[in-house]
Amino acid sequence: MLRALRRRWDSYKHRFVPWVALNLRRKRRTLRYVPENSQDKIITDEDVFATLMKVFKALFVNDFSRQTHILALLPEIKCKYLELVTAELERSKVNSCHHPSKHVFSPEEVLFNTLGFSITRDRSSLVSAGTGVFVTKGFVPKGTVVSMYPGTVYRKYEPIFFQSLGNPFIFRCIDGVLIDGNDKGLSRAVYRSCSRRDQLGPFQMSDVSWLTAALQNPLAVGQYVNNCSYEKAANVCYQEFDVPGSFPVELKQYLPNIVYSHDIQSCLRCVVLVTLRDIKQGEELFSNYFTVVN
Ligand SMILES: C[S@@+](CC[C@H](N)C(=O)[O-])C[C@H]1O[C@@H](n2cnc3c(N)ncnc32)[C@H](O)[C@@H]1O
Repeated sequence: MLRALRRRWDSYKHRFVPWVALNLRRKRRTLRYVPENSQDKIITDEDVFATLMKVFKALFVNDFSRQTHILALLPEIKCKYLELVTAELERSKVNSCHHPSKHVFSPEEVLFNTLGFSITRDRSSLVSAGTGVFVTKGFVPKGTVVSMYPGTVYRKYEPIFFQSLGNPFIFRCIDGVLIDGNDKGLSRAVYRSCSRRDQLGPFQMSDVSWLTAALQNPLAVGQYVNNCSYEKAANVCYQEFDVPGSFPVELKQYLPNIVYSHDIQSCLRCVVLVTLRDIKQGEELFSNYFTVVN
């Protein structure tokens, strides 16, 4: 029986991301070739880390009044952000002299104020491609982290069979790690359950808001980026990023990924989308689903 199950699994795994399997022959000319694993990265890990820190810190400061449970437990975190909070308060006072109370921005506004653009999900410009992701405001220069691919992270050989049935949101990393970015059904339940499992008192180790319409991390929409075509060339590409152990605990609440099983100590895998060229307001993001690493 075990052998039969194994055979079934072996034949099934080739159908991950079924759309890719169905379209591979037809879309041969939109393949992205990467000579070696090491050459897959468009920007350095340090740049990815710096961008995430910048956005997450800004989100945390904007959200400061709602972080009382964390600040009460670790007052040193308050000292760490006091300067940023004071600067933000001063800015609000200057901008609204009649209402000197601190203005709380939406996460999209925080992203715009921090990186100079905002992104959102909307109906794709491609017929019958469903939802896509657009730059709604501002300008994104080439080589910028523009989005993140949220979801549950499965290492090789971790069970994903049932979650993968008819699921077009399973992203395969170069080393075989899979990220399930589906915000519905079993995938959604698994993510929520893993997230609750890893919560340490008031410290959330991941963001669950990407499963809802009210995103806490506005970058976490990368799973909705559509594949490029002959008419619409890829303007972003996926880049893997392992979150270092030193990542500030108070900012982990904005990470839209969680490991399926945490019995083995390893870094959390994230995938970010990096721009391949300058992108203007109103443009849709397109990636290349077919990356071939030689
Ligand atoms: C990861 S999802 C992307 C989000 C999807 N557009 C949605 O609304 O859920 C992948 C699916 O999007 C659709 N898709 C992506 N790129 C496409 C394209 N260039 N043309 C048609 N459909 C596309 C396919 O149905 C594919 O299985």
